[in-house]
Amino acid sequence: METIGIIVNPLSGNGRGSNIWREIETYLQSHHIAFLVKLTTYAGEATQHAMTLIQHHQVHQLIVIGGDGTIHEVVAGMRQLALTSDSPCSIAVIPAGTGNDFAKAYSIPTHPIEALQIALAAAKKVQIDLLQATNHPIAVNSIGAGFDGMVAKVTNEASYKKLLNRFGLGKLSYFISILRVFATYQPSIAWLEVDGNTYELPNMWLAAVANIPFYGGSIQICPTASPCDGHADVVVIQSKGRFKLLPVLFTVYQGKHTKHPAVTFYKGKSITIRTAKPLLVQADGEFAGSTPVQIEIIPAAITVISG
Ligand SMILES: Nc1ncnc2c1ncn2[C@@H]1O[C@H](COP(=O)(O)OP(=O)(O)OP(=O)(O)O)[C@@H](O)[C@H]1O
Repeated sequence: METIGIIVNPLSGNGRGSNIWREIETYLQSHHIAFLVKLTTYAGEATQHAMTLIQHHQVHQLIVIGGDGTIHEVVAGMRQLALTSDSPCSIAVIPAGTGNDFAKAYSIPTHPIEALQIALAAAKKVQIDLLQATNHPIAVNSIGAGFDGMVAKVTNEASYKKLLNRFGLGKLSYFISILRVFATYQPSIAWLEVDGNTYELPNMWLAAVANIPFYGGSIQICPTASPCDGHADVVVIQSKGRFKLLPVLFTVYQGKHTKHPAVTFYKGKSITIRTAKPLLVQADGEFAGSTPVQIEIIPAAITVISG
């Protein structure tokens, strides 16, 4: 069996990453499975770890123990190498984060040993598209501007994220942030371009480009999004008044908001979001600058080991 590369964010899920790694290390050692492990010591280091493991240690499979932010960084490293060399490497995940939307989209169990067994068996591999944003990072899950950019920022800075993670309730931190931002958010005019067609969007709350159905800890924002179709799904929410959006707020977790008049969907390969004033942008739940943002789909860009 080939040596596998493992990247651990010990701080993901407020320390869950570290605890899960101890469990996984014991399992690998007791089963005599060869591995090389790299732990992140600062934000952004997972990208470098991925490149080192692929380039210098020739690993063909990376297992990420972390959340969506860590996966986001690892994929950036895989993509950088794929642009310059032919280094086939797949990615598997042992979810240890707060939202774990990537794991949910690829049916990866939350139980660490079960997720590891799926990674080791590598029975089901899928080629997935990526979202490449100009002047912004690459994304695996989604890129959004407006309300969700603000929610990502508020959540990542919130003290309750740490507290709730301690009790295994990390996903609730996104919901609390949604309610906080919802109370004060002011919509604005935006222009969305999808494959050359421009749409004016008055009173835009959010415009999100989705590669998978979920974001923000299992919110089914784009139920029909598929990472394997060579297209991105775009969801736009527009409303003059905030109270009209309450039904959306309470049905979006089940993906039952799709028929609400405030919600519109688009599909395309090349998407631009422009706004009258700069709005915050999130990429895979991490702060990623502000609008304008231009996104291209990179079809079948990386291989994911799914459950
Ligand atoms: N040693 C470290 N010190 C500080 N920050 C780190 C360190 N290692 C990784 N990070 C940063 O932590 C951020 C969050 O990590 P991650 O996404 O894995 O966990 P999470 O926020 O709990 O989960 P999720 O993204 O699923 O909600 C990443 O963007 C990464 O840059």
